[in-house]
Amino acid sequence: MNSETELAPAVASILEAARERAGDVDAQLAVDAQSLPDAIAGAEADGRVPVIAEVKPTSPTADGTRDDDPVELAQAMVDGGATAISVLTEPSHFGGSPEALTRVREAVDVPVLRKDFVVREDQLDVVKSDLLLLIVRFVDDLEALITATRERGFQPLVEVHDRAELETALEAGADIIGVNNRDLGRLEVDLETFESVAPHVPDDVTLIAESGISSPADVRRMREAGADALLVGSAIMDHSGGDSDVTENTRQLVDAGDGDD
Ligand SMILES: O=C(O)c1ccccc1NCC(=O)[C@H](O)[C@H](O)COP(=O)(O)O
Repeated sequence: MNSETELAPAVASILEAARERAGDVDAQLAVDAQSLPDAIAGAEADGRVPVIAEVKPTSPTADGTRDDDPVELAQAMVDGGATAISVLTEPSHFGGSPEALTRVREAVDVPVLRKDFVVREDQLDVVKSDLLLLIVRFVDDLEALITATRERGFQPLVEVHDRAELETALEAGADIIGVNNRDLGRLEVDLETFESVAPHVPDDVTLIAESGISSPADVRRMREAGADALLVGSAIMDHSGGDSDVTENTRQLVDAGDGDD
């Protein structure tokens, strides 16, 4: 693994579970992926802020759990204008599953990201998706895993948290990069993380701002700092109880480009 600073206990536990989770060694998947850059261009063309909305039943930092059907959640997000859907497939800390992703991908007509903590090549073959998250900090040979991801037809979204990780991602050939505002050491979010890394990202990279985006003002701030798209989970899911309207929560962020709060 790629870092010296300590992980939060919850993240260390996530990583341990990820290392133990079996992949599939029998069958190498072949994916016909929908393009995220094309979906982003489509959203821009009709005046929507490109939002990747996340089906995230719970998480170590969530206020609670939402048990809604993942397909209904994803369809509600698309109704609210989401450009793509992210689905957690991590089972033990986020309440996700590969089956949920498969059902969502069959039901929606936008690119779907597999959000998990993939550490080995065999774990790529668990479920088909359009995009697949690789976290620089958790991967030993990033270039090899990016190659293996592309060989199967997935688009790798490579997640970084600082400039050193950005350099690692670029050297490994990443062309879709997410800057995570959540610090995996303390689990705090700080939008300045994206603002400090974004100026060093080449223009031909598709750049995603991840985590901690909770209001139209945050959306505009990340867009002004150079985000091509935003990955949003908690603010759309609203784990705090009740039946928060996922479509409306998505629409508020998608429409943030017009300056209304
Ligand atoms: O969300 C968490 O609590 C979390 C804890 C430990 C490691 C990763 C975690 N989240 C993964 C993510 O990257 C987010 O789900 C995603 O960026 C959306 O973030 P948010 O909008 O803040 O829910």
